[in-house]
Amino acid sequence: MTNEFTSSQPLIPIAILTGFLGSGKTTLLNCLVRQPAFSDTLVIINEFGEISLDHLLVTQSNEIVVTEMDSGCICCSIRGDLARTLREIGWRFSREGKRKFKRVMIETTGLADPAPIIHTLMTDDFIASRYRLDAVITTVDSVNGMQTLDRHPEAIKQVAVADRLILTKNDLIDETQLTDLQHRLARLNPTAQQLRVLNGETDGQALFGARLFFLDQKAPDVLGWLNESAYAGTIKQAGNASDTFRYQPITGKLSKQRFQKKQKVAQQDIHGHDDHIRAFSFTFDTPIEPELFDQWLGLLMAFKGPDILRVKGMLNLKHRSGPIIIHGVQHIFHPPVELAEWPSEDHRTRIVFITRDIDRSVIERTFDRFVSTGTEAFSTGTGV
Ligand SMILES: Nc1nc2c(ncn2[C@@H]2O[C@H](COP(=O)(O)OP(=O)(O)OP(=O)(O)O)[C@@H](O)[C@H]2O)c(=O)[nH]1
Repeated sequence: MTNEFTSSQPLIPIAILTGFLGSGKTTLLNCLVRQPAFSDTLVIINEFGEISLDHLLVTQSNEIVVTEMDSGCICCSIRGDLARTLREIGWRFSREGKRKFKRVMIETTGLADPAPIIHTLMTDDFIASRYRLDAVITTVDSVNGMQTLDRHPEAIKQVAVADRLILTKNDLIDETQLTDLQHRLARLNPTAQQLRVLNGETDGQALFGARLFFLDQKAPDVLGWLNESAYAGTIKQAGNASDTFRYQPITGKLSKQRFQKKQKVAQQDIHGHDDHIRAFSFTFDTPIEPELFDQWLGLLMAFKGPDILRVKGMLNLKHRSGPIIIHGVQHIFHPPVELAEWPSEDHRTRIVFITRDIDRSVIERTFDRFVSTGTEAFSTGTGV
């Protein structure tokens, strides 16, 4: 059996398609697979039968979460089924030594937590050396979206980790309702691009290419990606969590550390989910000692990781000429990336957060203690 991957090949982009039950994932996929531009995209689905099998590149991967990590934590679990599928498709979908697909789209079940999928892509050595997470695409049912967000914490998490939010069934509600939903989504995830889509009709090409790290272009739009000015609100929701920390530090000195902290499963307040989510940003004026930053983020993730839904940052670290880009979903972080140059004259550290039940003041206080050692303060910021 030959392996159709080689290390010299560019990493294969993967898009995760998630969204609550009945929110229009399959309808979207059915439209996408008919587009010529999608012909080189391998689709991994949960169940055959829902999607048109006219598309040649479809395979199945049942969502069986393996919870054999030290902590038994769902969020940290490896999706063994998915890992196996991603290992196999290289040779299963190839002919005469040539791989038949250039991209992958994974459709999750409506109740799926995207975190274990993201974790699988980043922590499995084989997969991480061949694939790159390109975009998390979340469908939101415009008719039932408000109610779903009220009742289901997992739906809010699907929104919070999204790069693209696809609003479906817009034909069934009026403009005012749709605008209200869009505002709510923007508060939950200020930087996710929102697209209104009718009966799944959208440009498949436009759905890929959302993540800064993995764009092949020479000058990535880091300011657009960070979009800190969008973090002007406060959003909320109750959640569920019990987790382990796994943060990959910049200096590497903490790489073997595992922080574990059992956390109580939060009460799910059916009527007040949004009240628990915060979206905010802060900046720091002077270069930061990398080790101090690692310690701060490491401890923050150890104690609060399950409730830090998303972090994006551009850091000015001492001894580095370009900005360091960090990006995490809960306590799972991409390896930090150093850009060749700053995107503008502004060389301040900028970090944006979407959290659950963590106030901006907590982040600031701990940052101040570890990183600025009490001599410097946060300069600006919006949010709570
Ligand atoms: N009116 C209208 N109906 C839509 C639209 N998009 C999807 N639907 C319908 O919504 C229903 C659910 O859509 P699906 O695509 O099956 O949703 P799903 O997210 O795959 O559902 P699960 O797999 O059960 O989670 C279907 O009957 C679709 O035809 C739309 O834009 N407008």
